[in-house]
Amino acid sequence: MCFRLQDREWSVARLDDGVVDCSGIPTLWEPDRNGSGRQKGFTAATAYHATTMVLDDLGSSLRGTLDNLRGKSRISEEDIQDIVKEIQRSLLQADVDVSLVQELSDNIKTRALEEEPPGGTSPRDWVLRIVYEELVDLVGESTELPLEEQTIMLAGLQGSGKTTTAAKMAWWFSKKGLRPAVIQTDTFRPGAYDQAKQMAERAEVEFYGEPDSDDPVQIARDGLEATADADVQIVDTAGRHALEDDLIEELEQIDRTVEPDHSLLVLDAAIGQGAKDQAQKFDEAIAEGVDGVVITKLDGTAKGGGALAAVNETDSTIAFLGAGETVKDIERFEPSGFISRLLGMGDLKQLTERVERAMEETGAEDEDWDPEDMLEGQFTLKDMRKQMETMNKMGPLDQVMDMIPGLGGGLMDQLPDDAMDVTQERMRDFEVVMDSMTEEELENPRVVGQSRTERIAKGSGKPEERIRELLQQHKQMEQMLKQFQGMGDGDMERMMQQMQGGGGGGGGMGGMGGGGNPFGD
Ligand SMILES: Nc1nc2c(ncn2[C@@H]2O[C@H](COP(=O)(O)OP(=O)(O)OP(=O)(O)O)[C@@H](O)[C@H]2O)c(=O)[nH]1
Repeated sequence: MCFRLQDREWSVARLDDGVVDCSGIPTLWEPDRNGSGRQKGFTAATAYHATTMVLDDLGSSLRGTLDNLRGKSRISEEDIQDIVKEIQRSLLQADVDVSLVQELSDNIKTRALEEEPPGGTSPRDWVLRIVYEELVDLVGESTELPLEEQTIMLAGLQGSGKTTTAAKMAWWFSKKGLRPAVIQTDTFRPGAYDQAKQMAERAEVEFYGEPDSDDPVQIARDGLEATADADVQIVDTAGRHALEDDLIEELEQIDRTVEPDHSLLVLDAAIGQGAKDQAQKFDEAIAEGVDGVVITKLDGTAKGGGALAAVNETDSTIAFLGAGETVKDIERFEPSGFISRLLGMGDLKQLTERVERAMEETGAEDEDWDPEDMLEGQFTLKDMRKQMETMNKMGPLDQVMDMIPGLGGGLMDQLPDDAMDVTQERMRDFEVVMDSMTEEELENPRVVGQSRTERIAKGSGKPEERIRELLQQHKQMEQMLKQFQGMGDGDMERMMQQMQGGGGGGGGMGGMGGGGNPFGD
């Protein structure tokens, strides 16, 4: 695939060995390691620019509408209407119940128009904050599950993932240092016993079941006794439809026998409008009511928005998310990540916080250093160092790239395994080299000739080769910034779209982008 930018053609292709060949794209930290004249690997500079672009916006669907707020001193009803419409579209696509979407929209509108932004906050930032807060309110906080002795009962429709979740949760608790046990009471589905036993073995946790019994209430009673030493007793029940009265009655009996501290409703992420009614029936059958929801199969295409109706109906919260068939494919619910998933974006909150923190720590918010200046004025080694420090503080590059919507997963798979290590090692070397340079050299690296190179090499304890690499990288970076100068957001967006869209010769980079692409749509 090729793309053209300011009279210069760059190409990106996937090589036979699975590595991305970014021929001609100036790389910031990684010079050609093969001596083949090709630059390998995606560039840190590109990640940096993608980061700032993402931070600058919430996602492609909201981009245009939010841009309308730039420079405005007041927000009009029309502005809010446009933003709300975009959010509605994403949430409805993610199966969120219409009435919940409506309620969220009303809240955003009312707050954005009636509440006064705190002094110094731009209308655009204020609206973003309201949108985020209301989304957090919609999905709720995570169900409280203190790490202490407790009994948990799982209920839900057939095939929703209860047995799998029981083993996953047991694994999760065991990793937190507790001793869990799984009690299988499903006498309804042939094979449920074997499946539960196998999964418990995989999770390396205690298991109780009675393969020949047809009395789930008795199994529950026996199981609680047999696993009394366990800290967390997880009782799996048979799947049932809310309209099957006899099965609902059976659940009531198990519930009265177990008297669980927590009853969790397990829901398939693909559940749609039926979630509300089902949740209501389960809530009624359980004495203390449903107090948490587990959403499973989030590794599929469904985003799990339908489950929010169940959460709302039972006045509960989300406890866990399941995203895969193995016992380790479980995570505690966390609002910001789930919101990003619903809206089809990367984890923007985490990314935003990381970048803000990094900026603060490196003084990037100081008046005398603004990353934007790099795009306009002269680019010195000091600028390069600031950028390196910022990137370092954001955490490992691969994690940062994973958080950037559209740049995660697929891209990382295509990089050589050690690409990021090499990059970070080199960044550390560069920092040491820069410590041995004078102010004059940092401000104007062109003055560094052979004799200065020898001096810096001695002072830093690094080979002369490393100093030349640093100067070379600086030069390439400077050239690239010149390319970016005068380039509007639209050009940048088009470039990213092309890179993510794949196609064209050489196999493209089809693994990138996907659902989380904020530049496409
Ligand atoms: N991809 C994926 N599959 C899952 C997940 N959770 C469960 N499954 C699969 O979904 C199917 C049903 O899961 P079970 O755990 O047997 O569901 P259940 O609710 O216990 O089923 P019943 O006992 O019949 O009610 C199995 O094939 C699981 O492997 C998940 O998070 N992701």
